[in-house]
Amino acid sequence: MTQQTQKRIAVVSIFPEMFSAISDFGITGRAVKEGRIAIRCWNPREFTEDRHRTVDDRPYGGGPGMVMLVDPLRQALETACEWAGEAGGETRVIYLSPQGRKLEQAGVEELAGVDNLVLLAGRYEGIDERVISNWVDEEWSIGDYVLSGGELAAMVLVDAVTRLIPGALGHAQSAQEDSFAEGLLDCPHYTRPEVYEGMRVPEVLLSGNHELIRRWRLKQSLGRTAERRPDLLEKVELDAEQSRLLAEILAEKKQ
Ligand SMILES: CC(C)(C)c1cccc(C(=O)NCC2(NC(=O)c3cccc4nocc34)CCCC2)c1
Repeated sequence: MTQQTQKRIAVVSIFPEMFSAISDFGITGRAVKEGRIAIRCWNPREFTEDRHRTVDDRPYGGGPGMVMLVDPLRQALETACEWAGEAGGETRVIYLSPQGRKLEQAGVEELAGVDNLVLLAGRYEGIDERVISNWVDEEWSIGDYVLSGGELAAMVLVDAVTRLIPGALGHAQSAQEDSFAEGLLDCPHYTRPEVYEGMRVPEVLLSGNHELIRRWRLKQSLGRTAERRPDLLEKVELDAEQSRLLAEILAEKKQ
């Protein structure tokens, strides 16, 4: 492991087994193996005192569904914070929630700068508000759709943040990362075979002319971003070459 401190990521969830999806696979799995991050889960059910290990109850004021009880969550959060804080530096408690700040790459970069994270995933209709007002620092949302729990959102956040840890991407991907980081949509990708059921790979990619290939890819990214996500294009500072290529592709689209 190269960097000095290890980023500790504590998770509070009633489904801890779900998190093997990030701890056991891919770039996040390797980051755990290489000690760049440590992921540890606490289940509020371990902090209940009743025979049925109850973590939820009916909502005051009536209404459908159940609400997660404050005490098991509070105890799990405090235990998780203690572990996360042992690594030193700042620890931030985040509740993944539809009411949260929308997670986009700029926010991911902010969170990557926090030493340790405690991620709280809700289930049922949500959690007792007193958990949020007393033990949560920030609420973040991965998007505007109804989910069954916050666990997948927590894993999305961990994946995006882990990719920004120096060395986590290894050599192969870091070049790719630059293009993603520019904020443009990706260009088309091709690999063998050169012809598949009569469908050919664009000649330029077979030309070996790396400058032409770079320009083709940039033009494709610009064109796709203009076509499919003009909102993203608004956020990107285009340099002279990019502006020219975009003008070219828009003129071609008009023909
Ligand atoms: C957004 C909108 C459609 C308007 C809406 C309004 C009201 C509730 C819900 C909803 O999904 N409630 C259920 C829960 N959702 C999430 O945890 C969750 C959902 C989405 C993005 C997230 N990012 O992090 C956690 C997220 C909350 C408690 C258990 C799961 C969704």
